Amino acid sequence: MGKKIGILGGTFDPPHIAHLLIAQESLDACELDEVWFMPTNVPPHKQNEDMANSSDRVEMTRLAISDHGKFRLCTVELDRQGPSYSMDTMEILQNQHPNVQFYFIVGGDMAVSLPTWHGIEKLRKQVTFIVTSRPNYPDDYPFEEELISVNIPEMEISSSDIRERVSREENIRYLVPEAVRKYVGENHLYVR
Ligand SMILES: Nc1ncnc2c1ncn2[C@@H]1O[C@H](COP(=O)(O)OP(=O)(O)OP(=O)(O)O)[C@@H](O)[C@H]1O
Ligand SMILES: O=C(O)c1ccc[n+]([C@@H]2O[C@H](COP(=O)([O-])O)[C@@H](O)[C@H]2O)c1
Repeated sequence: MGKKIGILGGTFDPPHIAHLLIAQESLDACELDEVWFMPTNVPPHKQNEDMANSSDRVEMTRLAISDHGKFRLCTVELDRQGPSYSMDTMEILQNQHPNVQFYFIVGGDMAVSLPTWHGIEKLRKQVTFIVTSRPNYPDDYPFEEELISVNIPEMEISSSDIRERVSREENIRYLVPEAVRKYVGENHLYVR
């Protein structure tokens, strides 16, 4: 039987410990072989937002997962111009890995937006969605009968809050892996 791979797409600006936790809990609960962290080039729902450049986001993601034997970096979206639509990405990945069964991991905030995703009808056939709850978002999801809901200890951690903290010169220790904290400091990311 082919491998079961979970895709965790994200802006990862920066990657934080909730990302790592939802990946680990999904890996365990769904008996996945690996989770691939997939930084977006242009996130479809954040097209007008200011963000760190993709090379910094990719490097921080690489650092965040480097000590985990089943977490991998997937850079397939980085060469593409325009918004990184997941449907297009999954078509590429399925062509590259025809025997793999793909799962797409999302937090509760993304799960509620699924009906607005580009080509969602096709994407629903390409992947099984794994949804992990997120504080302050409703947990009645669209397409509930076909997605897998994974319970996680909920954490009110977000990349936007971490960026804010850095800009206020506050500590982000333990919110991000130590190597990411060092990278943010050394590269002066998120300072005003
Ligand atoms: N605290 C969290 N709990 C559950 N899911 C989360 C959490 N933080 C992020 N996710 C999920 O991880 C994926 C990638 O998230 P992303 O890189 O956009 O981080 P973010 O913290 O949501 O960023 P921002 O605050 O800038 O919007 C999304 O599916 C998102 O729902
Ligand atoms: O394809 C879409 O229309 C679409 C809309 C919103 C989000 N996504 C994907 O969902 C993942 C998480 O998005 P974000 O904005 O939280 O980084 C990332 O891989 C995005 O490309 C995809």
